[in-house]
Amino acid sequence: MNYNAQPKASHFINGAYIEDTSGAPIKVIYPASGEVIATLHSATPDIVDKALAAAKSAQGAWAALSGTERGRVLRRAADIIRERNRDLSILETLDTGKPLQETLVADATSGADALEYFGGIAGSLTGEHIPLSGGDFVYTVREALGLCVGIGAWNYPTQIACWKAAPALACGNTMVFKPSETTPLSALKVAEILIEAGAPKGIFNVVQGYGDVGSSLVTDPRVAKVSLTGSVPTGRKVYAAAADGMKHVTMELGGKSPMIIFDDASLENAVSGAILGNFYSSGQVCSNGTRVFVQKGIKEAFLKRLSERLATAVIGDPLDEATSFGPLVSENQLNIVKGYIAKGLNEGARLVFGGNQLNKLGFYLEPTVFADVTDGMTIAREEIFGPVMSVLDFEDEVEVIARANDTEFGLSAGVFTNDLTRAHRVIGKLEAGSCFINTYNLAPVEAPFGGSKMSGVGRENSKNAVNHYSELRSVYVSMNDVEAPY
Ligand SMILES: NC(=O)c1ccc[n+]([C@@H]2O[C@H](COP(=O)([O-])OP(=O)(O)OC[C@H]3O[C@@H](n4cnc5c(N)ncnc54)[C@H](O)[C@@H]3O)[C@@H](O)[C@H]2O)c1
Ligand SMILES: C[N+](C)(C)CCCC=O
Repeated sequence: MNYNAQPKASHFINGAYIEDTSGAPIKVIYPASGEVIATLHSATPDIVDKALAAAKSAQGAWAALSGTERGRVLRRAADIIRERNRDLSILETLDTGKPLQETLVADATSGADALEYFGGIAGSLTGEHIPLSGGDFVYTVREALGLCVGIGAWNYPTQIACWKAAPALACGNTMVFKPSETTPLSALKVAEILIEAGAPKGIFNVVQGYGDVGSSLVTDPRVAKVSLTGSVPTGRKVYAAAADGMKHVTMELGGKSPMIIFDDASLENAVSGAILGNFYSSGQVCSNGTRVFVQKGIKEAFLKRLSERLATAVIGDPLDEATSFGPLVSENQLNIVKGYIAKGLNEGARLVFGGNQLNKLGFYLEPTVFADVTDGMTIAREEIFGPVMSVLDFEDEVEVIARANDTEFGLSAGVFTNDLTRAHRVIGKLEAGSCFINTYNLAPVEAPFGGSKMSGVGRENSKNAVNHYSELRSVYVSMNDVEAPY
């Protein structure tokens, strides 16, 4: 097939596409075939400056609108995204390789949810009145931070752009967004749609580029806040650079999350949760529960049923809606994941399912399950970011909580049990920001999403995100004479 996903130009600044072919080329490769479907260019310093200048100059007027007026633009953009969901989903599939079956329900629609939610609350983002003795009072004003930078990973390009843009814009900020160089296409569509929805020019700008472009955005003195979705090593660098300029940050980073399945759990639900938490998006999900602790009593039944269900996965053309499991995003990611599978075998884990690259064009790898994994094995300690599940045995609750927490990461955690008091007791002791009981990986916009420990700082989505894109000014008002000591 010859797919052409070439956008009008690489960047979107001040309400229009703009190109500068002197920037390094960025080739967009369709993961299901390996063919180049578009060529873009990394932003030059001049392009970066244009984007930052546009966002800086648009911010005052955008913040001066009422929240209701800003919210109206976001909600219109959400409506347009929903109307064009199929086209946007096809583009997301071409960019990422994720099956259309998934992108139709989890990408543009999730972006629309964020724009609708934050558009809906924009008019109610207010301060408060704090009465004091003698009639004095303090009032607080919720104010935008200013110019925000968003930097994205490649697994959820549309969702990440919208999860950052929606709260930022609702609070009166403007944004320069840099997508991942691996998946640069769909953020441009979000920028286009915002303009169509009536957004003033310059409030949401997209520049393409590699890490050096991200770094130049983070260190620019005009920038007040940086929100990164990416790996822990990148997060460390970006957080440190932002700290130098005392900038606000949100860090949505990696994970190695535990999923604990007690032997009284519904086997079918636990298997479904393990599938959702390991193989959706071919395992390229930050919050995946890749350390699956299964209580010894149900271990073999769990592995048997899991293998039966995995055998029914439809692996193939991601644009065919019957396909439920697509390729990995890139050859590089395929090789990284194959390297981890080799390590699992070398370190003595038992391969229960999959493990092989498919003998076809594209970056396809079978869903892979290792059993008898022990805590010290590399596949149990490092984020793989691919379709590799590690099943670990456990005997009792105290033991499994300690082992689940024995990681530098703290993004997510899940518990499957029919004992509700145990479910709440255990989940309360797991060191993670986004937790699940008897399900896994659901992330509605109404709920905060984000990690603890090395998995990040701050939360996306929910009312809480407003705190990360605004700050409070407090004004003390005296109703009395001023007393001074001399
Ligand atoms: N917690 C979450 O919400 C979440 C969601 C998706 C992905 N992730 C994580 O992202 C990782 C996979 O994505 P990835 O491979 O694109 O991550 P990555 O860290 O390699 O890159 C993320 C982004 O940072 C940019 N970047 C790289 N170096 C930079 C620098 N020095 N300064 C500024 N920007 C820089 C990249 O160009 C890219 O846009 C995984 O670890 C995954 O867990 C986390
Ligand atoms: C919505 N999910 C599936 C939990 C993905 C969140 C972003 C992490 O990769």
